[in-house]
Amino acid sequence: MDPQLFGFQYCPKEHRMLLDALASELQLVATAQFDPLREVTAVTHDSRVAGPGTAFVAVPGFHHDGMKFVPDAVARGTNVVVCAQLPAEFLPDVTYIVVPDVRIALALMARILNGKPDEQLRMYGITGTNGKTSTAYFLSSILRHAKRRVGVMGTIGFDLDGKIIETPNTTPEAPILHDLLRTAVEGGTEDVIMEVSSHSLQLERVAGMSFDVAMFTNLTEDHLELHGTMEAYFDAKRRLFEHAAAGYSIVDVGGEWGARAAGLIEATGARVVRVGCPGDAVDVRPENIATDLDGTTFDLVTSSGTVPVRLRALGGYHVRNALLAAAAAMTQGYALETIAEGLGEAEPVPGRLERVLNEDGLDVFIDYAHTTDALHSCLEAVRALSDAPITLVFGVLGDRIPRLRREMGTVAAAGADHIILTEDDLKAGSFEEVVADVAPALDEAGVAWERIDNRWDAIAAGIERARQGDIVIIAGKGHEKQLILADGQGAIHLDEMAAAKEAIAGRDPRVLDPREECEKSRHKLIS
Ligand SMILES: CC(=O)N[C@H]1[C@@H](OP(=O)(O)OP(=O)(O)OC[C@H]2O[C@@H](n3ccc(=O)[nH]c3=O)[C@H](O)[C@@H]2O)O[C@H](CO)[C@@H](O)[C@@H]1O[C@H](C)C(=O)N[C@@H](C)C(=O)N[C@H](CCC(=O)O)C(=O)O
Ligand SMILES: Nc1ncnc2c1ncn2[C@@H]1O[C@H](COP(=O)(O)OP(=O)(O)OP(=O)(O)O)[C@@H](O)[C@H]1O
Repeated sequence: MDPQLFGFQYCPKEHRMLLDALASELQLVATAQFDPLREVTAVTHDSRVAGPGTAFVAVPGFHHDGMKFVPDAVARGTNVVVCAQLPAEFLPDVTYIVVPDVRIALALMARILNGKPDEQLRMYGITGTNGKTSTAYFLSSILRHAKRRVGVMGTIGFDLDGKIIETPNTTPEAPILHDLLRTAVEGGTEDVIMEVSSHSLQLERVAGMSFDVAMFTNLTEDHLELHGTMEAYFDAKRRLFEHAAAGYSIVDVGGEWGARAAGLIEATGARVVRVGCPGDAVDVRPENIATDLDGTTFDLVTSSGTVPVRLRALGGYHVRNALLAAAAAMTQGYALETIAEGLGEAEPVPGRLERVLNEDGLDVFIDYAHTTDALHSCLEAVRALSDAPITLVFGVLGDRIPRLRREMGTVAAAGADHIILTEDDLKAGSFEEVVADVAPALDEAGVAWERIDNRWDAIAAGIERARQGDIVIIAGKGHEKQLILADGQGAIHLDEMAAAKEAIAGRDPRVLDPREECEKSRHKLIS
């Protein structure tokens, strides 16, 4: 087994179980060469990490049918195969088990073989298009303030009390997920906060798990390449709440989809906490929001009382995320004062309207906005802070459909005074295609813009041309440290905080007008 296959050290631990006992937890359609006394120590969906004692689950993937990797798994020592249908010929000494849904079987087996770690932890699950990481961040600050030992799994990996274990996905495949949760249990973790992606719900990575609290941030267009329609995307997200039927569901009802989700969950008899906007008739809402460059204050108004909160994070969207975190903590019995103190202790969320501190009098922010709604929220949040001209350095993911690329352009043009269009992760697309879709939206809006392909140069140019008091927003990559090139070309290291600081340090002190500069270089290819 190559433990580096997943891009991180994945070494499944050994947990012994007789096949008979394991199979009794699955729905069996058929078996062949069944040996009930066979010992199973681990399960995997990837033949490359199979070994003696590992059951191999043949998953029909987007590119390959896992059945074609059965011989590879068997060659590495596997003697139990779980599949969707029996093959025409059986390999000698291999037990075959047919189940109705292999992905569900994979998740159930991984959970059982790891001792159902979710049952030994207080589990908080967060789903939604935007705000999952930030909400997790706020909630972890509250729980840590209450002296709980907390793990946070999501876009940034698995943070176990400050030690980050890299993960291949936001919500990893079940064998990795349960292995990590078991590690957390063994290390004394009490609470785990998990970002639960729509991919993971659709692909049954969390099947069988139970959550004490499930949270819904919002839903806007994203990931339709997998889900097809917004209805299907919504339906995938909504499934998280089936895993919290006995717990609490916290829903931001500020948007159309949230309100719908809350209604549907309530109809199942589950307990729902509605989080909303100032003035709303909901269970948890903010009042008296005030924000400046040092942070955001608001009153947290709940059915159990009101408490003032001060966040070090900037921007209105963080109020929504903090409210969800507060509501989640309330369901678990934490006092409002503890919640307010915990939120107050939260460091600014890395890459989510994160300020690049400097002595040049520039307000430079890094934000992870890479969807239209996120970009809108980001620009709106910054506009609420200041009337100064905004230079926006941004790109669009190459695998976004043309309509979404255009919409990103429209949102950018509506919120910024000067735009530098640059590369973001390209993956299946090319930057030429991105520019072809975004440029007409920028031109139509009449905003001053230019194209600088190289993202470092774009950041440097945005900062170089800014005058004292101006605002520069670098949107798209946030905390991430790499830029993914077009398919097959790999990725390159990119630390936007470092790039911005370097640009500020080397900045020409001459005062330049970004709009004049832009007129001069309009549509000019710089890189
Ligand atoms: C689109 C998607 O979700 N793809 C997932 C899918 O890959 P696939 O269907 O293409 O796999 P495949 O290559 O066809 O292979 C089929 C099966 O054969 C196995 N195999 C393959 C090769 C081999 O030698 N031996 C072997 O056994 C594979 O492990 C797989 O089980 O099945 C694989 C395992 O079964 C996943 O690891 C893979 O996630 C990849 C890593 C991925 O990037 N997923 C992303 C899109 C994702 O999940 N993202 C969400 C968050 C998104 C967001 O919110 O931004 C996430 O939770 O991270
Ligand atoms: N509640 C919100 N409503 C709208 N936009 C938001 C909200 N919270 C965050 N954002 C925007 O989304 C960006 C990403 O935030 P965050 O990482 O918390 O979300 P996420 O759901 O974890 O994203 P991803 O799934 O892409 O990792 C932020 O930088 C900000 O621009």
